[in-house]
Amino acid sequence: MPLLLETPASPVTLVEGYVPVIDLSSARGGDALGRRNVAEAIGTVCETSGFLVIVGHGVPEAVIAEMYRATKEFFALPQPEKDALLSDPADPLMRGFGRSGSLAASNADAAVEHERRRPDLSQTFTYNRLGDPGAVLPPSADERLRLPNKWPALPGFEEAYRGYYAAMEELSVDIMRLFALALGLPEDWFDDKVDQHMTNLTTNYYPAQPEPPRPGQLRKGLHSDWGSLTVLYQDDAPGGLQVQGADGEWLDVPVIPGSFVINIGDLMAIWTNDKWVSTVHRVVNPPREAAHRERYSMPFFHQPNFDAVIECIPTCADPDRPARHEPVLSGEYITEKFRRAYDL
Ligand SMILES: O=C(O)CCC(=O)C(=O)O
Ligand SMILES: [Fe+2]
Repeated sequence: MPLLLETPASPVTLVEGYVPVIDLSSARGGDALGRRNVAEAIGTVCETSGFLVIVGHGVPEAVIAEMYRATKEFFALPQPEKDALLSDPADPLMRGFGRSGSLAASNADAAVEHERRRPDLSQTFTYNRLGDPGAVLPPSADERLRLPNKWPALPGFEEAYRGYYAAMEELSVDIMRLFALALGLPEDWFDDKVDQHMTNLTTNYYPAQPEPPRPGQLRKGLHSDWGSLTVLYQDDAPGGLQVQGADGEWLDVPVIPGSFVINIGDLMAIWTNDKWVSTVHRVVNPPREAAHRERYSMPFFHQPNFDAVIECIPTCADPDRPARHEPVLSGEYITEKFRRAYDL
């Protein structure tokens, strides 16, 4: 665990590093100078690792604790009860109890069949607001995006997920506003591109590993995330999240009580013309002496509106750095990634 700096370089950066710890409280308070300072610190990180840990985020501890409790209770159900909520194979967003798959198969350069033969050693549960009545989608969108969510009959479960989702929505919109400031854009630049967002809240359960995994098989294989940003709550069990460093080495992402890990996804890299990086990460297996330990994590995969056109932001191109990517539609990008990862 890195030491807190006595004289931090920036008052908002509490711990320096490839994955620094940044205090959002001065930005969440709304003061313009505070917001600029935090935005600047975040912008610098997004140019190097694209991964940071945030504290002072304002999400009540009780909301997180209740979500974590509900998640543990769900994954502890007997397998047939989880299987009864198995995601519809026609669901492009895999709501409910997830199908087995491989995040590594989603990478652009993946050997897809090879990766699928060594699926991730994890179970998932997913909720997406598009399954709720009244969600707005353009007429061109696949109707199956509206498939209803599946809920276990556990007291408080749906309420916990909805409460946590609402808190994550609010936090993500604010982080997108800080991103806009960091990119020299009007603060509300992203607002109308995420106001009908199609975010998956997916909880990950990593079971104990009584038998050693097969060679090359991980809790989650190496991958980048797909959307605009990920807000992740992780517990401190061994066999955790690692991010790839600038020289290809693997670095543990620090676990700090009450914090969230933020990382940007592929769409933000496309938006910023690769000025910001969607860094590869993975979840490793626990060492054999800790193989009995389970782990849980709760990522909120913030994903812009289905019809948001993701193309180079004007402030991110100049004659020496013309646009590097073809424009993509947010909704098409994520459904293609799901198809690859989960063979949907
Ligand atoms: O479990 C974690 O810490 C991260 C999981 C992850 O990277 C993902 O689900 O995309
Ligand atoms: Fe990820």
